[in-house]
Amino acid sequence: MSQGTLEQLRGKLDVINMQLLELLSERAAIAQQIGHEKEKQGVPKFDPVREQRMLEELAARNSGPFDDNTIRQLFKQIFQASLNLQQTDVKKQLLVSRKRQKEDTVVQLGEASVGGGKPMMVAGPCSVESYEQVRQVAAALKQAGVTVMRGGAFKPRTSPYDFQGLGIEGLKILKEVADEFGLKTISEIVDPAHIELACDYIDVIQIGARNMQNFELLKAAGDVRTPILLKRGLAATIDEFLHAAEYIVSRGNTQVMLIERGIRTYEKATRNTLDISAVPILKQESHLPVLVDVTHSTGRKDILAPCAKAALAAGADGIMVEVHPNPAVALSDAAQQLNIEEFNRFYNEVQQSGLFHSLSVR
Ligand SMILES: C=C(O[C@@H]1C=C(C(=O)O)C=C[C@H]1O)C(=O)O
Repeated sequence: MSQGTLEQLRGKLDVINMQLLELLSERAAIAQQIGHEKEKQGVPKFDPVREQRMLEELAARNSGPFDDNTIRQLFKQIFQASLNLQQTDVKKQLLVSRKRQKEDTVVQLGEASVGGGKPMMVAGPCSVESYEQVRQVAAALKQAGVTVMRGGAFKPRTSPYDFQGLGIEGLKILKEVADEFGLKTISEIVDPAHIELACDYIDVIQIGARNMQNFELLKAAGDVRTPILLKRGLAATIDEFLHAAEYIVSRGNTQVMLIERGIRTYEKATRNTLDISAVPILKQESHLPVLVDVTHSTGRKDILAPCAKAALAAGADGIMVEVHPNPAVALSDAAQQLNIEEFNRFYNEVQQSGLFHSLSVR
């Protein structure tokens, strides 16, 4: 083939490209009009039946040289692009995204403004075991100046033979102790049917890592107005994490806090791998407060302080840590909970780092 022929053929393709572009644009404008019409009529934008029919017709009329499947794939791309044009911004940009809301969401928990620029500490036992146990922790937290206490009443345990938590009884203990010491409380709920009831006893409902994609639970959490602490799933990507938060916010509960708790990797030196990069990414991508659970992400007491400092340096709005009056006899997470003295040392070290002051002076 001579150089002249090649140029000539390419010239023809250039002309066809422009014709295709014009046709595609014309088609897209019509799809947009259809989108507006559907909006008015309140019908779904995606119409798989119509798409299927068009694909069949196109394949039937196809006389090559592209095979039928290639034609289907090419046109499916065009349909998808048209559908994207029809989708409103609400669908394309998540409510939890910075694109939708520039200002940080601040969740007020008594004196603590989570996400308001001054990082906060959440501490407490892994599980609520008894009134006395919770009371001892609450007294220590109060003395240390920590105003938000955690404590698990419903425990999603790996083994069904492990302590499963005190259930509603545990929530009642939390409330009684919190009222006595003027603390705010966080506890995990695992059953959508318990969400409303939980609002009577606790100040923040935690959705645990294992339930991050329990969509019925997320929907129930979105239907109440109690703040939610959403833990990142053990193998969840940041995108999946944000979509899980979207389930809650899209149903009207805007008081959502995200918490990184380590992800599962091949590393055995820590229980999970603390994904510190998730903190600045979540802060960039979303306006929701971001906390870091240093206990579950590391599973070891000796590196809690440096990990907490790293989290704060990366922009975390708060740290969560487990404290038990006597970790050796704890019914869950015995090896990784701090005793009260260790907690005080940990908290002092983190505070002395200067990272606990408001963001403006960090
Ligand atoms: C344009 C429409 O909306 C969407 C896009 C289609 C397309 O680009 O052809 C087809 C079906 C719908 O998923 C339509 O319903 O006709």
